Amino acid sequence: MPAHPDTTALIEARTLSLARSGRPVLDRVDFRVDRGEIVTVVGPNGSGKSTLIQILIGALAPDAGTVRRAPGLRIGYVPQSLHIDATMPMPVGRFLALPQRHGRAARAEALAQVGLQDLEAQPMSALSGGQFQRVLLARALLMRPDLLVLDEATRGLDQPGTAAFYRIVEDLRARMGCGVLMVSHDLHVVMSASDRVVCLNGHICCHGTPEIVASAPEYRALFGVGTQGTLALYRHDHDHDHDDGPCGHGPDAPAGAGAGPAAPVRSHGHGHNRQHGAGPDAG
Ligand SMILES: Nc1ncnc2c1ncn2[C@@H]1O[C@H](COP(=O)(O)OP(=O)(O)OP(=O)(O)O)[C@@H](O)[C@H]1O
Repeated sequence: MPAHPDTTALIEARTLSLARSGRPVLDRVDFRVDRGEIVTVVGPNGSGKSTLIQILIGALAPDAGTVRRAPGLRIGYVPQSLHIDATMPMPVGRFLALPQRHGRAARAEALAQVGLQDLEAQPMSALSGGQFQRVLLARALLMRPDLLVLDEATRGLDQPGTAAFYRIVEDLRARMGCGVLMVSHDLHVVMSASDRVVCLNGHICCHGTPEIVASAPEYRALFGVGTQGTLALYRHDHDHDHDDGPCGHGPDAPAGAGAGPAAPVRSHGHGHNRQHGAGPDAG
């Protein structure tokens, strides 16, 4: 990873390694999120994305490596989904008060921030998928987070719902100045919402800055205006090759398999724009 002044890091991990059932899941992963930055982690199924998130938020201990958090760092975590028993009456307002009590004004403000004002009395079971995920986001906002962490928070949403969700996240970042760490398979959308994209395949395969380079009619035809018709590409810097493509992408590719030496990614001047929309991660 490139050198950064340490003072701006919200969270920084160095040489994280973890094995599960004797198999390496993460291999010497360096990672950081700076204040005000949106970083997205992409990678094939089983590439260690959720494991990395769990370690970063402190829910899981690595076998080796370190995680350093800014002093007093507040993390707001948005999970993929949450099961709530449909037979249990749970209005949105009460859900937001769990597990910590938050005042009515704070709850109303959090709901307004995600565009769901006036939904406090609505039962959670009556929400659409997109509304449900926004409520989870509102709950994370009640933490007044310095860092928002979203682990595939738009899984199951359609393209417009996904795009709308990420626009809210971008807006929150702009207004709150928080850092955002996302895991996503919604490459078309998320690339355009990210400052930096990290491709994980057991190790950091590549990373770079997304660049919106085109406004393709074919893309508009496929995805409508939900993504504002943009085609997002990102710069892809490699220091190694894979048998099965630049990122070793393949469904359930063994973590780290065929990925070459797990060295920190170095740019050595052959960065290229690579369209990821057509890859196996394209959700
Ligand atoms: N509790 C566990 N016990 C054993 N192996 C585990 C456990 N949790 C995860 N793994 C394994 O670790 C690897 C990485 O899992 P992880 O959930 O981090 O991947 P992911 O990139 O988030 O995948 P996906 O995109 O499918 O959500 C997988 O091979 C998975 O089977």
